[in-house]
Amino acid sequence: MSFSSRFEKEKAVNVQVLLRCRPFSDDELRSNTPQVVTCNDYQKEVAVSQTIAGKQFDRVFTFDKVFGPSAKQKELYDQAITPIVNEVLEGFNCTIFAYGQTGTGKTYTMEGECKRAKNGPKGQLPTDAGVIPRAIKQIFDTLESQHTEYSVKVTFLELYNEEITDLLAPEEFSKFALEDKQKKQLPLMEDGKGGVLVRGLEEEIVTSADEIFSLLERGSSKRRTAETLLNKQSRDSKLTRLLRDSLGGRTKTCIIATVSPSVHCLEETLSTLDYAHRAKNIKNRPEVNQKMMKSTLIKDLYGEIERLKAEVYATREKVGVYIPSERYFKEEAERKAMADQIEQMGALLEGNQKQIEELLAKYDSELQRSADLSRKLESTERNLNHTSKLLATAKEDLQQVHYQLKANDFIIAEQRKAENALAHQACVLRGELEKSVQDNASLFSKIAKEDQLNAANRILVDKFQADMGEKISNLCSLVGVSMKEQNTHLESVEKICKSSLDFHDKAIIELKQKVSASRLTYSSHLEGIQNTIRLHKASSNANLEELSSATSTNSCSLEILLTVGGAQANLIFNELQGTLSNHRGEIANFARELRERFDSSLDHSKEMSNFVFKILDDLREESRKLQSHSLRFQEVQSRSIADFRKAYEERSRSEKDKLIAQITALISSYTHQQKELVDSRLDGLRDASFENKAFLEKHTSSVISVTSDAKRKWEEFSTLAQQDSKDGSSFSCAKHCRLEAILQQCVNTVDTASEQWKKVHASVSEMSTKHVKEMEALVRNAMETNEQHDAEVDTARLLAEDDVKMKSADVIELFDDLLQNEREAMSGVVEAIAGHSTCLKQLNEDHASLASDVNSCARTTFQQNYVVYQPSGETPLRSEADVPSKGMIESLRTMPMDALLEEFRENNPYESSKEPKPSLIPRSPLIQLN
Ligand SMILES: Nc1ncnc2c1ncn2[C@@H]1O[C@H](COP(=O)(O)OP(=O)(O)OP(=O)(O)O)[C@@H](O)[C@H]1O
Repeated sequence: MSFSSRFEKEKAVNVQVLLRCRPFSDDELRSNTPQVVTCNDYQKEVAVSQTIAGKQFDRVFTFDKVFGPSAKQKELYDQAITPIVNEVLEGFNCTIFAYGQTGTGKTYTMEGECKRAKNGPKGQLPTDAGVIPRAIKQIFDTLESQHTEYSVKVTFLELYNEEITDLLAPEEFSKFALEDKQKKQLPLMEDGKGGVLVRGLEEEIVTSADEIFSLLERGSSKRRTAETLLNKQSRDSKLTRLLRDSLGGRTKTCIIATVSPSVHCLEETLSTLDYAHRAKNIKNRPEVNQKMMKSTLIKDLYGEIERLKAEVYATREKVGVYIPSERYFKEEAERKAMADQIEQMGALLEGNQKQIEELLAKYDSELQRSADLSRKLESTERNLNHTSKLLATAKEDLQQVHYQLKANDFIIAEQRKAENALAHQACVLRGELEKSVQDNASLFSKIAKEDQLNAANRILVDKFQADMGEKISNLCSLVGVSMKEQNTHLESVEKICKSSLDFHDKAIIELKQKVSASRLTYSSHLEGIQNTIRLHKASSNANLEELSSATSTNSCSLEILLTVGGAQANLIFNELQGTLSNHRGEIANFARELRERFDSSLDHSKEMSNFVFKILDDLREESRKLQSHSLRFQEVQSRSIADFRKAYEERSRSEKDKLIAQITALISSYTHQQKELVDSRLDGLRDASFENKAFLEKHTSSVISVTSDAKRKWEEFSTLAQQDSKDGSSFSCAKHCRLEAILQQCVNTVDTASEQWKKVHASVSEMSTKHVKEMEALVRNAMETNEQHDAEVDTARLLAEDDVKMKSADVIELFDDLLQNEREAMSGVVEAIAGHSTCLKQLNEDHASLASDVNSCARTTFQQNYVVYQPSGETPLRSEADVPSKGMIESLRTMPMDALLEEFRENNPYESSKEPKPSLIPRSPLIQLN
């Protein structure tokens, strides 16, 4: 880049302001929201229609570029953003931000509907992609095509509620930040070069557009979206600081102001447009950044690593201050500076606010003034219109006057011509006279005298002519004007009369037509009504007949039903009675049986108890037998044991004796063992028998106690059962009696019900017969009423028809009268006009006679004043002079005024649309005037 071009680039440049108006949303289209914003992309103008005090005003704003509702994302990017991104690649710091009311398309413009180039061939962005994805793509496309070294870093922050959040911070930090926002807010710092930076903001190095898209997606997911009612004054202080370099600093800035076309956003739209328009005046002095070499970058990164290491060390040590003291002091100083700056800015803000208030007051007064001016303008316009009309009339008048003047000029010219001719003739005469003077010197004095006389006469004639001409022209113009006015008036009267007559004629014809048409309609209506009534009558008759037949059918069927029902009811009653008597018998049997059963059960229980007692006795006997048996068994057992021992001992003794010799030594031990075994077995047997005996004794005693218990219980039970059965029997007897009483009651009720039913049957049939009769009477009445009604309707119709006929005849008569009256009036008017016209004629004639009077008067005057030369008798002999004849002189007289005017009008037609049309009423022009 050459030095001069760089210089050019680095000089002060205005902030570029674009205006984008979004299209109507579907909802707005559906509700037909009025449009107040109109964009002229070509002329870079935006017009806002405002209605103040019922008047519509258009405010027009001009911007660097204007994009109307139909502008596409690509259009906006190609026309406005591409050059800015190119400048970024040249080394300038550039800022692009959107500004506008909520819902006007900031996000749509900056991000678009989808940020990533997910679809589309060859990595193309979708058509709805906004400025950010397009700029990223352009940057990488350019860098990649240059095949040079490059490094791209991304930061992503959110300024929300005056808090700066790093959207690219690692998860744990951001979590921590959310929990402990007050401590972890990212501070804004002066960068020492007049700019502002966010300290501690995460910087991600990226190598492709896709990486940025991923980072944007990651960051966007952390954005807070809930709405908040922020104190705006307090978007905006950090944002103002963040944008300090962009608005009045070293950055190239482009503001995209977004507005809605809707009338509902008018106020915000105007405020956005005002702000954006003011922002156009902000000047920046962009500077090109130094290109960073890789080595410098690495050096910077090492510095950054050292700084971070120091921070980590300080954090790990936790010695009270968690940042290096050097940085702490530096930050303290910065904080102080910031506080000062905030104070200053507060003061500045106050000043600005005051200024804004003043401007608003001014704006209001300007609005008031403009409303006043518009009111004035309106009245002036009205005056102008009126004046224009007057001017047109005056022009028309002027034209007429000009025309009249021309006519006058023409007449005067004609008169001059005649005068000239006369003068010529006078010259000729004078020549002749002079000749005569030469010829007749003696006549000189006479001629002189005659000349004197002629001159005096001439003066008299001229004077008279002039006076007369003036008077006549005055009179002419006066009469002409009056004639014109009267003619116009008469014409208009005639026109009005005619038109009113025509109108009345038409109206009467129409009325006649209408009356006859309405009569026809009325008759057809009446016919229709009659037909309807007839139909109604027929249908009501049919209905009534149906009703009566249905009623009689109903009554028949009711009768049948009642008969059948009665028979069935009787049957049922009989059955019921039979059933009841059966029931009664059965209940009696049942009671008897019950009693018998009770008795038998009582016997049975007695038997049972006897049987149980017997069993118990048997049991007791058995147990006694068992006891004796066990004793006997014991005895037998002990006897058998003793026998066994005795026999065994005897047998052993004999065998011992026999074998003692043989097996003394061997068997002695065996025998001993056997003996021990038998003894032990016998002891066991004895123990078992004793145990058995004890068990049996115990068992017997328990059986005895159980049986005695059972006997006692059984006796108690049998006593109770006997008592119960006795109670049950008496209860059942009582119940039986009660049941019988109830049954008897039931039988009585059934008999009564049967009686009642019969009565009801009789009354129902009586009632239905009565009802049928009543219905028939009713139907008859209805039919009669219908007929009567029909007859009444007929009469009414006839009456109405007569009435209508009469009334319409009246109306027609009235109209005829009216017409007649109007005709008479019109003929009166026409007569009046004719009279008027006659009067005018009379006036004309009078005028002519007046003129002739004037003429005769003039003649008299001439006769009295005109001195005629008297011959003296000394005159030389008369010689024939070559003088013009009287006829010739007569022929030199000017034509009559009317003829002259006629001729003038023929040659110079008056070109005016307002020229009056010839009247139909005979009028008398000023024929006689001259
Ligand atoms: N130029 C446009 N063409 C088509 N649709 C648009 C345009 N501008 C805005 N929209 C639509 O209008 C709606 C609101 O736009 P968007 O969300 O971008 O407004 P916003 O100014 O960012 O609002 P907020 O300040 O509330 O975030 C969206 O549905 C968006 O698609």
